[in-house]
Parts: sequence; C-alpha cells; structure tokens
Amino acid sequence: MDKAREGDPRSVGRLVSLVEDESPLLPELMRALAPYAGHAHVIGLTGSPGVGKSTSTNALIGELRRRGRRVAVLAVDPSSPFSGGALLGDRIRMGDHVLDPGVFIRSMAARGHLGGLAWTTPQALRVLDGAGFDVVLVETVGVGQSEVEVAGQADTTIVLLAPGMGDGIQAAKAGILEIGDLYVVNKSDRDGADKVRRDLRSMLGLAERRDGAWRPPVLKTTASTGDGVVDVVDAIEEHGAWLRHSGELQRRRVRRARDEIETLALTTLRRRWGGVGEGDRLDELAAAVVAGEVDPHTAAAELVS
Ligand SMILES: Nc1nc2c(ncn2[C@@H]2O[C@H](COP(=O)(O)OP(=O)(O)OP(=O)(O)O)[C@@H](O)[C@H]2O)c(=O)[nH]1
Repeated sequence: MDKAREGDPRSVGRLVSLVEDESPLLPELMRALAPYAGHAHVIGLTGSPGVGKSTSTNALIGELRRRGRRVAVLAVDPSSPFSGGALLGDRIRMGDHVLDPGVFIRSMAARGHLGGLAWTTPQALRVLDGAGFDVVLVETVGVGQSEVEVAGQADTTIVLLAPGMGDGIQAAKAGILEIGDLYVVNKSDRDGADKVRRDLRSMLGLAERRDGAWRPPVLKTTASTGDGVVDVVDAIEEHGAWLRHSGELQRRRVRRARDEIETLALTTLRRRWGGVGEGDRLDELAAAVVAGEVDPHTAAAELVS
C-alpha cells in the first residue's frame, strides 16, 4: 500500500488485481485509500475500433509526461471474460513508455460475476487515484453502451473520430454527441478530416447550451506523428479548470459516487439473498409470483427485509 502510494508499478498492479479478482480484501483497501481520493484528473477516451485510440494514448502520455504529469492508463475490456490477447493496454505497453516509472499501464477485464464494468472500473480508478497519479486515462475496447458507461466514470471525456468511417452518422447513433467534452478528429493527414470536423461542429452547434456551459472543442490530430496533440492536452487542462470553477467537477463526482454506492449496495443485497442467478431466493419468489401465490410488491419487500 505504501509502495503503491509511491507509484511502484508492481504494487499498484497487485492492488488493481484485487479489484479484478473481487478480493474479500477490497473493503479494507478502499478504506485505506479513502483519504487520498480526488487528486487524479480522470480522462475517458472512446472511439470506434481503428480510429487510433492506442496511438493517441501513446502520444497523449508523451505530452503529459513532458509536462511532468504522472500518468496511469486503464484499458477496460467489457466484452472479454478474461484479459489476454492484443488488448489495448498491451499494445500501448509495447510503445514508448515501458521503462518510464511515471507511467502505469494496465488492461483489465470485467470478468467478475458481480456486475462487470460498473462494479470494477470505479474501484480500479480509486486505486490509481490513491496511488497519486495526476492523470488517469480510461479507455474501453469495444463499442456501444460500454463506451457511454466509461464516459460516465470520467471527469473529461474525449471522443475520437477519424475520416472515412462514416463517423458523423455513427456519432449521432451512439449518442456520442451528448458524452464528449472534447472531440478529436484523428488521422487528419487523410482526406476528409476537415469534412468530419465541419459536420461534427455543425451537429454540436445545434445543441442548446446554457450560459457559462462548456462548449466542446473539435480538434484535429495525426496521432502517428504527434501533430495536434499539444492542443489536445491544452484543451484537457482547460476543461479541467472549467470543471473546477464551474462546480461541475463536484457534481460529476458526487453523481459517480452515488452510482458506486448504489452498485455496491445492490451487490450486498444480492449476496444476502443467496447469490446471483438460478436457484436463489429471487428465483423462488419469481416462481411464486408467476403462480399467483404472492404479489411482486410483497416479494420485493421480503427480498430486501
Ligand atoms: N494515417 C494515420 N494513421 C494512423 C493515425 N493514428 C493511428 N493510425 C493508424 O491506424 C491504425 C489503428 O490505430 P490504433 O491506434 O491501433 O487504433 P485503435 O483505435 O486503438 O484500434 P482498436 O483498439 O481496434 O479500437 C494503426 O495502423 C495506426 O498506425 C494517424 O493519425 N494517421
């Protein structure tokens, strides 16, 4: 724990494993970490496969390190039952930052039975925050709901797009226009980047925004050369400052803590009624409701009593 606080990668890694394995030691660990909460700027990075998430992460780490920040990357794979294969984190690890003690990179599978992503990600973020990282980048492998979910766990959400992927339509479909604090059109060395940027700007322009609200910038990068990455990190820092002085940081974090407590409370309840899934008390009550022996209100009251 002390070594993890100093950022020792092996110690931090072991603590993340406790989360991943749903260890019974977790409540104790979380108690020990509680006083250190709230330091890290949590950045969610999301985008369709192939837009350049790992390349961008690599470039972002580089720029953040130049600014003296300690950086952790948590690559969450909600689709895979176990970590392995060429997960995002592994690919980044193969990059430029392997030997840098100011960088910690970890892939995490949401393999547990307790509720996957919603259960594990916030606690892994607490570990990395408690370990004193200045910036924690969270990314998902996979698309759709999980991306929106991860965005909900971040202070700042970056949506990555690229030309030639029908991104305008994709963006609208995936509800991505609501979740981004920053939009980055990567692969701007390719044809069509300016069009993606224009389309996105006009779609975002249609959204109503209150006075003093954050207006998400739409930036351009070529992650493979590092072009534009300085502007992205500038925008991240501007958004961080806006979050703090607008009070939105507090609102977002309270909302997250609420979700976290609720998830843990539900887990506790589920454990109490005898586990999750077939043959538990819930199953028995459900059968009784179907048979007309009891009504659902009474069954629910019995379950939580
Ligand atoms: N031309 C060009 N290619 C890029 C750029 N950024 C990334 N690429 C390439 O795009 C491909 C995909 O990049 P990755 O970083 O692996 O993409 P990813 O989004 O992490 O991929 P998934 O994990 O599958 O979602 C790789 O071949 C990169 O070299 C860029 O700015 N310009």
